[in-house]
Amino acid sequence: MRKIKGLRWYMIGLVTIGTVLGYLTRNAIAVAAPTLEAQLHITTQQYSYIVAAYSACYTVMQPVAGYILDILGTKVGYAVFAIMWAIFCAATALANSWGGLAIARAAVGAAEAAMIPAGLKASSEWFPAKERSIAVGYFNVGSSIGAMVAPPLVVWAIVAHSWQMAFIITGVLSLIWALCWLVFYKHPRQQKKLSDSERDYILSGQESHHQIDNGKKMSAGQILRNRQFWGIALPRFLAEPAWGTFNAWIPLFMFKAYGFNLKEIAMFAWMPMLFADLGCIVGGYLPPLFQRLFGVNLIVSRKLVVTMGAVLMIAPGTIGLFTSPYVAIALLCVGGFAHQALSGALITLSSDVFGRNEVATANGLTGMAAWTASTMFALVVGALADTLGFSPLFAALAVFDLLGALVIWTVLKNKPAAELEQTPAAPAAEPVRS
Ligand SMILES: O=C[C@H](O)[C@@H](O)[C@@H](O)[C@H](O)C(=O)O
Repeated sequence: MRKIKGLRWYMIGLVTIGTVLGYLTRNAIAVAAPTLEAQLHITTQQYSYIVAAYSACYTVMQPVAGYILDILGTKVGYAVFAIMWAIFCAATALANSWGGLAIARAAVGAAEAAMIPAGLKASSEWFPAKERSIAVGYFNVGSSIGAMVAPPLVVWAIVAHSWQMAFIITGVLSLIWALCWLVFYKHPRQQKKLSDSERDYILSGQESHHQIDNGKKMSAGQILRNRQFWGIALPRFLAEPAWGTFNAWIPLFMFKAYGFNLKEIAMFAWMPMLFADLGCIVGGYLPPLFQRLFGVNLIVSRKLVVTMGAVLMIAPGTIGLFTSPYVAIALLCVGGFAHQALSGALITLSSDVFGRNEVATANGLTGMAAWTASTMFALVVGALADTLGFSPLFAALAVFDLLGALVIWTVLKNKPAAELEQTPAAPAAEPVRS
């Protein structure tokens, strides 16, 4: 059978398209919101319930989705969740009240919770450890691309047809991708189109906790009791509010702080997302570069990227020192880059320390911690932005990331979680007292 050269990069491209569609279906509701409020007579508070329904289900379902992915495997597991999110997204068109929309979006959020754990599991299977962060950067960039594609596509569907058509189209696109995933995704060991040399390069470059299936799977309890989990989950808890803030609040910040009109918002508010894309990609290449430059090991190279991102997050933290809106946008661009660079390293670390049978469960648990913080911080922004202003909130994000960097250097050890699992050696028997 003809072999396909560099097949692993096609595989991560397939994963990236899945992340693009996941974010496209996620952001469709935000783009359609003004139309939904007008046509279904929904209040802004009722819209916030619809958004909260998605976030709550996405947050709590990440470890569950991760566990199911570890049990069913990446191919079947991700296909099941993607088909579900496609159907639930299209079913959003049936809603005729805010309650119906909230139920549909809750279902979409629950199904899309598999997106990041599945992306990491696929990266763990198809890449050697030294390229893993690059693979994560590529599939994670789909989150920013999907967020950028949503406005033009959804607005076109609404203007050309109806708001219902926007959800039907994004649902159908997701279903087509899910079927392609089922057809094309296979583990490197089963993929006949993979050359022997590339298969050896991939598998021999992985740590033993990915190469060898010892049949053991750390339980959620064991993961939660392992310090390696907290060495990743706490920095993700501290970092994720930045992502939620950059995604949800920049247009309103530019309007409230600098009086930007819609045209100015359309001209500038997307720029931090573009730099977030750059942060995903560049951030993925930094760990192997740091390993070559500084001779550090894999986990330390990720810690250096997290630290670099945390220091760069000081830039948006200084927004309050300037009056120019253009300086503010530039500082937010640095923040978008910094966040996605450090976030990619944090996502990758779940695979550096947890094995093939629990990597998605562990990543899902860190993602639940991340999104819990993001949801909490969104409520803080909503409560304080009008009184305190946004500048102190951006400064808080910088402090959170610096704290996260401190945690990762002090809590996360440079070894697989399983090595910390071994029950401590039985204490030496007391000498029999004569
Ligand atoms: O911090 C942000 C992440 O890198 C982002 O790209 C996503 O992975 C996000 O966590 C999500 O779960 O959708």
